[in-house]
Amino acid sequence: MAATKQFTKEEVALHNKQGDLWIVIDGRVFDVSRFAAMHPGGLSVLLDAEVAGQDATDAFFGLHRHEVLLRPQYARLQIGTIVGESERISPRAAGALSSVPYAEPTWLTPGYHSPYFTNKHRAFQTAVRQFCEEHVLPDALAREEDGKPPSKEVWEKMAEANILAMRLGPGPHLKGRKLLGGIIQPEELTIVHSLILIQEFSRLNARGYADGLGNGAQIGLPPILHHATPALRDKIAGEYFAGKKFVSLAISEAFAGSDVSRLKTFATKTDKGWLVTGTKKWITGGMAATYFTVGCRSAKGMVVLVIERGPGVETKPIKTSYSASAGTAFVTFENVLVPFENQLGEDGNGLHVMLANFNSERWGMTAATISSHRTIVEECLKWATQRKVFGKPLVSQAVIRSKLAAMISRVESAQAWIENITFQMMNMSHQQQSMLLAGQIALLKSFATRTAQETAKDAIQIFGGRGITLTGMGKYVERFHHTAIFDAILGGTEDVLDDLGVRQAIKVMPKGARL
Ligand code: HEM
Repeated sequence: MAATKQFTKEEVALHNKQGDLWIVIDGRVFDVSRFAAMHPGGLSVLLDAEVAGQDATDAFFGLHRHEVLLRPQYARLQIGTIVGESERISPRAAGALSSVPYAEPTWLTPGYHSPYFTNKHRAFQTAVRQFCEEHVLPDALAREEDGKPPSKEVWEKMAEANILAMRLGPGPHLKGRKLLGGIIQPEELTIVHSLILIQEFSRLNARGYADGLGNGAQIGLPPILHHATPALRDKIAGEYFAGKKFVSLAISEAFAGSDVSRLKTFATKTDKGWLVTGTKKWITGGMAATYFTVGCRSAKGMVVLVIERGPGVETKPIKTSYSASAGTAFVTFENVLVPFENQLGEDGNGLHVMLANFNSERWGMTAATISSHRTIVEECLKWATQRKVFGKPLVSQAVIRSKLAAMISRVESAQAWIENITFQMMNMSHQQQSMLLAGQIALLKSFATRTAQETAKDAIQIFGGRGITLTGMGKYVERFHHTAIFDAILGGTEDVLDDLGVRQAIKVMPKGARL
């Protein structure tokens, strides 16, 4: 409960020594007499003449995130408020929009207009943000710190709201499901809602956790939905949508990444089924997965099989620089017998089965990168205005404003491009998307991750040492710096995607085009 006692500044000033120490932060009076000796920043800073018994608001916000004051062990240090003063600094209310410029895409910013989004999308976005901040954010923050997988309760909540099913996009798998308490009917959900869903989840600033929370299934389940027998499809999708069992896509190997035709996981036909031997690397969510959608080499070329965890299947965690809570695994298959019913598509046509989903995968990855990129713009704008250097806010320096200008331009152009592509996807058949959007999506993904890395670098320059510190003021900047690099290789490195984008364009160059 908030302390209601009121004090004058003169009264507070009397408590200015070790053992009897009060300070004022944003009109609130804190008794830090006992806490001072345990203060992570040390005792002496609190005994400074400009801090002890004084208004230390500026000093405090130059060194701590607002969330420090909300932690129960610190919130209880508040003993009252200053007469005639009210709080000026308030965190964004849970589920609300940020009022920091460029912290939201224009379609969510008051005064702007959009050709793509309506009030119904806005209602959907509000519900998703509220869900994320209420049910997912606390777990995301804790798991990113302890490196454990997402908690069971979060899975249950996601399943209950049918978010796990919605994350697979529009389609028959939504039929009969109550989506987010009924805020939208299954047949109304479009790829625009998927964009909202992805971008809201990416605002959590917990990139690895998000992967642990089912991103593996977002890429591993679509081939099952499109190519499995109805019985297998309904069994696996049902278990995943209920948050009970997880699915991972297992294509990349130590031997072959994007070059899927060189895989060394072999599937041999026997009387009893397929016999599979091989290894898979960098498998997102692999540590928790029960089912693996596996790209294999067969006598006819490539075949995709659903392999269930069991005898002969082992997973080992890969220590990545981005997050242990993603559950990234090295998977080994040793003479694993796989029933013929677990084959996805035709033997020999595996490449097509795997590639069919690449565009929408890359589109989803890009949407996520752009949204987390935007949160870093917000972090930098806040820090540059609150941090004082030589008595002036950081933002009073032209070089800092120039870095902010570059960041804003990057994120706004990437967002405008993805909204356009999303609109095209909504209006094109799958075949048209492959023909007309594969290049655009590849180029946008490369642009989004390259610019995200530029912003990550600039953000560290703005935050200084705090930008490479795991906790405290710059923790999100630090995290973004090593997850942006990860996004830049997922689904194809930037060079591979740039090349694909240009090759797609050259393919349709008119023969008669001349300068
Ligand atoms: C209610 C009052 C305060 C609380 C609860 C508090 C709490 C904390 C905590 C939890 C940290 C660890 C870093 C983090 O999690 O952000 C920290 C660090 C620090 N605090 Fe405080 N603090 C308070 C007031 C102050 C004030 C008034 C100063 C003024 C100079 C100060 C100076 C520092 C410094 C220098 C650090 C180390 C920062 C760094 O490593 O970059 N603290 N404090």
